[in-house]
Amino acid sequence: MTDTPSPQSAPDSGAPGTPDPPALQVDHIAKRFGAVAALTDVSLRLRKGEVLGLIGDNGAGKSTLIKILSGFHRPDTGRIVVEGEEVAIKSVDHARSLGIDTVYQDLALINELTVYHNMFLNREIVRWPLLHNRAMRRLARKHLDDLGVRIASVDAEVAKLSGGQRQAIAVARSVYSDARILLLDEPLAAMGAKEGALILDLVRDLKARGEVSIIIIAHNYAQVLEVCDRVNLLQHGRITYDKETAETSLQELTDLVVAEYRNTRRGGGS
Ligand SMILES: Nc1ncnc2c1ncn2[C@@H]1O[C@H](COP(=O)(O)OP(=O)(O)OP(=O)(O)O)[C@@H](O)[C@H]1O
Repeated sequence: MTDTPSPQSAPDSGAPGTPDPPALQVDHIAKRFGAVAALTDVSLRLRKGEVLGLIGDNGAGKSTLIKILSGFHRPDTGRIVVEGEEVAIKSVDHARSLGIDTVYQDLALINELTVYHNMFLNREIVRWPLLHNRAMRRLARKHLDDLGVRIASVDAEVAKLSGGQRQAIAVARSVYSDARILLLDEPLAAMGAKEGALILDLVRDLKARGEVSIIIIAHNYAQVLEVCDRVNLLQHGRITYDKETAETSLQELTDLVVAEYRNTRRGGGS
């Protein structure tokens, strides 16, 4: 039932006559927390402009992988290659400087601030000695419009917006900060159909622009199939399934998870 990706060797070089290197390549990453082996041997590739769906049961290691890529954790072993260059990601700021940005469920927005202040958080435009509010307001409006994010006013307090709108602002902020690899950790969790559709539209729009490559963690496989080009399943700290969306189906993904559940109940698994 599993399609384990073959071990990956040298990154694609990107030299003349060869294909562009992937946006991101992860080879044989392992990570333990004391006695817990969160990741045992993870290899994956994210092509340029691709949307990759990362699925897996609770505790499979999805968040740990995202936290390693976002510079929050260091892997014990393995390597990470960003646009053809091997990197040792030392911190969240370092990941950002490499063009990797993460939008977590809690979004890191400040509810009491306006939409435009949140869009420019830690990157405020200053016309010494004051914040250049007019410029930030104008640019925030332009950028949200460019991405098709509908927010009535950039002067609105973020607390007054819906979950979907807040998620869209967090994604727009990452894209605006020049992220080339966007990691979305359960962007659709706890969202109704209308709100989820807003985010799926935004991801489709980003895909059409082709400027960012995206990994989405999601538990709703129908939504994964709607926007992702490819799906990877993480089980017990390894990628055990890697298929193009066009070659899989909701039934196949559901069967995988049911089989995993049965296996775990029988005491199998890791
Ligand atoms: N900081 C930590 N300290 C100790 N154990 C951890 C830590 N972070 C994760 N783990 C453990 O590593 C394993 C993988 O956790 P992780 O959160 O990556 O899984 P997940 O696939 O994201 O799960 P979920 O879908 O429930 O969020 C789990 O057994 C978890 O308890």
